[in-house]
Amino acid sequence: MPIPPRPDSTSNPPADTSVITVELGDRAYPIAIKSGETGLADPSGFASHFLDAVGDCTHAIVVQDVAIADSAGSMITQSLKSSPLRLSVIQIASGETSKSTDRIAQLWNEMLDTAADRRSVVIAVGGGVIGDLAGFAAATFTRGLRLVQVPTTLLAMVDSSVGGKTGINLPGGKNLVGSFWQPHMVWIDTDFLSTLPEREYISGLAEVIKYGVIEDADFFEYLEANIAAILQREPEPTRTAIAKSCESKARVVADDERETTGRRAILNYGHTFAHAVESTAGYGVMLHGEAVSIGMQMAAELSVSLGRCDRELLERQTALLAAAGLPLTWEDADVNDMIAVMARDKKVAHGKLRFVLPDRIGNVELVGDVPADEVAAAIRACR
Ligand SMILES: O=C(O)C(=O)C[C@@H](O)[C@H](O)[C@H](O)COP(=O)(O)O
Repeated sequence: MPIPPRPDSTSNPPADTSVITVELGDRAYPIAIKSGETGLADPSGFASHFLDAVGDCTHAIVVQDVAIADSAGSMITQSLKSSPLRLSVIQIASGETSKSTDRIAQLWNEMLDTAADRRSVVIAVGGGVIGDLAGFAAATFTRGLRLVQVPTTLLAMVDSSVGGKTGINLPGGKNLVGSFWQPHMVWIDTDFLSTLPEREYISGLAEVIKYGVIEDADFFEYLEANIAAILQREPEPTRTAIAKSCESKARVVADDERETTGRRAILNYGHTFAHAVESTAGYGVMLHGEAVSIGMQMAAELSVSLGRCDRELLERQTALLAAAGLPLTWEDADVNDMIAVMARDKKVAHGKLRFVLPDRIGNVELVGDVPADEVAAAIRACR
């Protein structure tokens, strides 16, 4: 690996910033959560923390969603203008369709045009699409550049920016080409949420609720009690929801970074169905979190019908997802098309589908040998 050891970047966070460390030995990194009131008006917190985290870089390539170029993107570039780094900016169109083979090829060439080399650092500023695409570009350009994730959507803050999964879609399936490439830092500024469209914000809540179901029953109860305040984006409960989600993800990733033991697969709860929903609906028609919400409902239905959990679990999950304003059903679901897509899921082993299924709130298991007619029934139950 061409990248030098990471400096200790967790020792001196700015006063309004808390830090969660993803414990990965010599590739450990901080998730810095800034929730001070200064926010966009005080970008300096980013630059100093960033320089501590990335070490001896000489060039920063900001890869940003064009939709936030004048807000978060501009805050990051302004912040870096006083640094010694040469700065380049690359714009990416919003939406899932940017996670394509065409766009990654174009991005590699745009990076070449900036004269990127191994002392360049890629800064991904945007939602999950930008993080996955820019992260994959960082992982592959000259066999690996340093990466910093600056998520600007709730979904990216609580999920996709953490844990090092990067990649693009193929027409035949979501995230089928990619790599594990851990960032040097994740910088979460909760102020970015103030301008996030409502639909995007709600979409992110699906991944937040997921953590409660898969490994933290207390957090699930907290969400049940506070979902209205979180929907209103009240600072304290929103910050707690983000921090708890990141702690949960950091724990799971530290246990099984590359999804080899099966532990990390729990983060895929609802995703086997969700990816099939997104891919058969057409990328970008449904937001990822919306598909995850429907996928979690299908997975819980499946678990109930297999006798793995009580109907009460499904009812509590349904109530919380509904209270968050998330969709629970998809009337256009085509059972055969979805099952065909699911056959290419990355959890398939020896040609057999495996599903992450709950047995109680706060615990899920990876289950193989699920009869196809039960899967079909779970999809139908959510139409
Ligand atoms: O980080 C993980 O591991 C996850 O599974 C988190 C998921 O929420 C996320 O959508 C992930 O990108 C899905 O990965 P995939 O490999 O199943 O496509």
